[in-house]
Amino acid sequence: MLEIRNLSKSFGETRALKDISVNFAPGTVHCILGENGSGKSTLVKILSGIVRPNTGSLTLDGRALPTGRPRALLDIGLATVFQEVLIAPNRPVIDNILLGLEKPFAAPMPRARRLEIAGEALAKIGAGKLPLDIEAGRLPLAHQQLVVIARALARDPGILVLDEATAALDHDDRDAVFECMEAMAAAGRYVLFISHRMEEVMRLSDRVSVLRNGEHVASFARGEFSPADLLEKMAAPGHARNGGAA
Ligand SMILES: Nc1ncnc2c1ncn2[C@@H]1O[C@H](COP(=O)(O)OP(=O)(O)OP(=O)(O)O)[C@@H](O)[C@H]1O
Repeated sequence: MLEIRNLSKSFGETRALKDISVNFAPGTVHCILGENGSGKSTLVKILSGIVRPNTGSLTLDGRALPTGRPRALLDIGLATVFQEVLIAPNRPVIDNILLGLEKPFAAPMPRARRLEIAGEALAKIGAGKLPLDIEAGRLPLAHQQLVVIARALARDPGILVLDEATAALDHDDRDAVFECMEAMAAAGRYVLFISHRMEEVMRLSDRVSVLRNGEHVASFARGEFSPADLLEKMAAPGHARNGGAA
């Protein structure tokens, strides 16, 4: 079990997260849903180690995880894909996929092995035909994001976190990524998916947690919630949106 306990984070006067506690189970796609500004990205940044919480802890099977240390979290198998397409535009696609996997000062990986890892990672998201040797910056933005997702998959992560990472993709590519997420969960991995798109959340969630204004307001298991339930939880009290009023 991946557990976050009593996480709080403020930026100056803004309380981005207020005492958040959520459990994530292996073998599930767990969606985090919330309006803009509800704290989703802050939570992801804490999970990936690029933001340190003011208070609270992360544990995996009871062991404390290193907060605020992105490299250490990567090394224990937590890979994050952010909404922004984080690519090295002048480097070939294959280098972008293997970025960080090849240790500095270690013997270079043989080309055949590099091709195998990159090819397998792309194939998992139906992108096996992407050219590996052209500069990544020459690909359309949507394909660049596939390269970034493949970079996360190449690490064979035990915990995959996708922060609105499919927003730039076209319909077919998005479907392929969703199928990959479902396959990873079926293989016992943790898959955390951050979104504000209801149809994606309804399709993918084995479990969904709703954030509102920095607070964790509800969690539901598959079959326990409707879009109206989620909209009601997302909306500020007294401002339930269309379909959200109870
Ligand atoms: N580095 C920062 N400095 C100051 N305020 C911040 C910072 N990062 C986030 N915030 C604020 O914290 C709150 C939560 O932001 P966060 O980006 O986590 O929300 P979100 O749910 O991911 O929204 P979005 O969907 O727009 O990305 C917002 O009020 C935001 O303005």
